[in-house]
Order: sequence, then C-alpha cells, then structure tokens
Amino acid sequence: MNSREQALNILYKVIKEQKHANKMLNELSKSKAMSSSDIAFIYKLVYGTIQYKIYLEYVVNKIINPLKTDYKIQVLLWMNLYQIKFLKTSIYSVTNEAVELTKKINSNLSGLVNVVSKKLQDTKLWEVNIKNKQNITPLEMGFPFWLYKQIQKDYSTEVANKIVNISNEQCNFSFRVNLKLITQKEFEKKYMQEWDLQKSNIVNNGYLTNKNIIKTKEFEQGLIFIQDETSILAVELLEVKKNSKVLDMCCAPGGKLTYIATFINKNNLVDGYEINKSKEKIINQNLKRLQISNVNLNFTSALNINKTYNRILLDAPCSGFGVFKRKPEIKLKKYSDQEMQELYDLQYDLLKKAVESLDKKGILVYSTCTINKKENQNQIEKLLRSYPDINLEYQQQFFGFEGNNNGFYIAKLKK
Ligand SMILES: C[S@@+](CC[C@H](N)C(=O)[O-])C[C@H]1O[C@@H](n2cnc3c(N)ncnc32)[C@H](O)[C@@H]1O
Repeated sequence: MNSREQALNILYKVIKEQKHANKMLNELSKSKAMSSSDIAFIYKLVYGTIQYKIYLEYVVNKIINPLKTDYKIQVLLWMNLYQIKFLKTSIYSVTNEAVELTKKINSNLSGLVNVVSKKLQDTKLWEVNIKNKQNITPLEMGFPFWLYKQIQKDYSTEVANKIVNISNEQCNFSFRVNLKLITQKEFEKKYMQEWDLQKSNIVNNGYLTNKNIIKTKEFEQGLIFIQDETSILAVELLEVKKNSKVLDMCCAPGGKLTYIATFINKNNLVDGYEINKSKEKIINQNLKRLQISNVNLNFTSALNINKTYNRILLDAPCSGFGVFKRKPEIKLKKYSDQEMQELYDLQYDLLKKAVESLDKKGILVYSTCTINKKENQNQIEKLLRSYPDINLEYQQQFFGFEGNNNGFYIAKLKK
C-alpha cells in the first residue's frame, strides 16, 4: 500500500468512524512497514486534511454533488485539494495517484476523480463566498462556525479570532525532567546548550525545544517526560510535600500522576483513580519508563472514593476544545446537547466528590483541556456558591495563543 492509500484509509476512519488519528499513525509508524519519509508524508496528509476538512469540503462541493458521490471518494478529493493548495504538489502527480487509487475503490469513478481533481487547481474555486462575512476566516481555517460563535459568546470576537488564526499551527514542544532520576541542575548542566533548550516562563520544571526528543536515549531511559507547560503547572500548583496525602482522581495515561509521585517520599503512595481499565497498559508503560513505583492504582470511578486527602488533583474528562493543534479531529467533533449535559454533570459530581474528600487546609486543583466556559469557570462558580468553606486561590484560562500552547483551564482551591 502506498503513502496516499494509507493516508486515505486513516482519514476515512477518522472522519467517518471517529477513530483517533494519532493512535493509527503511531501504530503505522511502529510497524516499520514504511520508510520514515513516507510516514512523515502520511502524517502531513492526514493532519492537514483534517485541519482544513471543513474548508476543503466546501470547495469540493462546488463541483460535485455530495449526496450522489461515494464518501471515500469525497475524502480522496479533499485530500487532493489539500495537496494542490497547501502542499503545492503538481496537479499531474495528484491526479495520477488519485485515479490509480480510485480504480481500487470503484473503477467506474476514476473518470470523475480525474476531471474533478484537475478542476481543483482553479484558484477562483478556492475563494470563500458566503453571506456572513464574519465566518469567512473560520471557514478558510477549517474552524467550525458553531464553536467560533460559542467562543465569541463566552469571551469576545477578538479571542475567537485569535483562536481561529492559530488553530492550525504546530504548538510548542515541551517536556519536564524526571526528578526521580535526575535533578534539574544536573540536567541543565548537561543538556541546556547541547539541545538548545529554552526554560519555560510559566513553570519551574519545563523546557521548550525544537529537537525531536522522542528519538533520544534520554527519553527511552526516562530522564524526561513530554508534557504541555499547562499540565506541568497544574501539578506544581498542588504544592505537594514529601508526606502529603495525594489523590489523582482521573489519572490515565499518568502524565500528572508520575510528576506528583516525584515530590513525595518513596514509601508514600499517591492514589490514582481511572475508570477506564483499558488504559492500565499505557499508565504502566509510563511508570516503568520513568522508574516510578510509589503509586496505588485503582481502576474504578473516582466517585467511589471514601478516604480523605490534603492534596487532590481533578484533571477532569472534558470536551477537549483546547487541543486542536495536537488533535485536529476535535474540530470535527460535535457533541449532542445531551452528551454535553452528561459531561457537565459528571464534572460537577467529581468536583463535589473532590471537595468532600479534601481535608481542612487541603488544596484542590481542577483542570481541563478545554476553553468551554460551562466546563470551567461556570463549574467553579457553582462549586464556590455551594461550598462556602472553599476559596479560589488561582484561576487561569489558557487559550493557546499566549505562548503557542494548547487551550487549558486551571483552578486552584483551598479548604
Ligand atoms: C483528561 S484525562 C486525564 C489525564 C491525566 N490526568 C494525565 O495527566 O495524564 C481524563 C481521564 O478521566 C477518566 N475518567 C472519566 N470518568 C472518570 C471517573 N468517573 N472516575 C475516574 N476516571 C474517570 C477518563 O477515562 C480519562 O482517562
């Protein structure tokens, strides 16, 4: 199977069947079935087509009837337009490859794909002509109108425009040092210059780099852990001490759990809860690589907790509308009202459980990777109204344009 066919199959599964792109791409890359340059090309085709899918579909629909065209062929045409417009691939190679691919899907359609692909090079066709001028940029950036409107309503047009404009950028690559194995001082002495690192402005243990650190022996040996600065911040705000009694209520895949564990004594265990047992493997892989053993994992709902703690992290399940840069398929996700309501209810039930499990003078950090006010500020406001013994010490909505990061929300509360 060649690169374009692989990309098309992955795209179809992501768009039609809501599968996760990064999971399939990682598996493909691990299988070593293709060269690293082919893999890089597939990543580009898949992520780029998803990022701009809404726009690509709009343009392609000017020349085909979507109701009468096989869906896989439509995905192929979106991928073709992405290559022509954004990768500047020659029309000759795009069309030829697409026709060959179509023969495998339905040879009757190869004539149509040939004609449509050639038409897609017409730059007039690429123009966006819609009545609502405010929606032109969101459409050009492949950003869903409903989400643009929601952000405008929650914050402002300026914030919404800034989010749209950066939504297809590659975000900063950041990591933290595994304090279990090496101090920051030792690490910096050895790697600061060699890896051309920049220290984070918002956390103590955070570094930005352009180096592909996943391929280094230091990554394999567990000296570093790739993590957004905002996720690192959520843990640092917990002020974990050596003998703190710590609970991580929603812990898979263990990014924050493994950081918490480095602040407490070796024989002090951090309790991690995770409802999804299928994530046990990935948590254990992270624990093993980072050589961390002072955790006590529980695969059940955090709503079943019946102990108290003086440090609680609730990194809640959320809509994810903050991580378009890393997971562009989030742009294509539309939850029903009922699904959203269930999510709000679960988040609030978990928050209530967290407050009820928190000792006096204890610290609770609530975080999500979304920019949706109803999952963030509104939940905390409601909590503060219901629990007068809880104080808000810090609250920040990161939108993702401040330091080329992802959208993230953090609230730090004290009893
Ligand atoms: C945002 S992720 C957590 C990420 C994790 N804290 C990290 O830093 O690696 C939210 C997790 O909550 C889990 N979850 C959802 N409902 C839960 C519940 N009732 N109890 C415990 N975990 C739950 C999900 O399966 C998901 O793995």
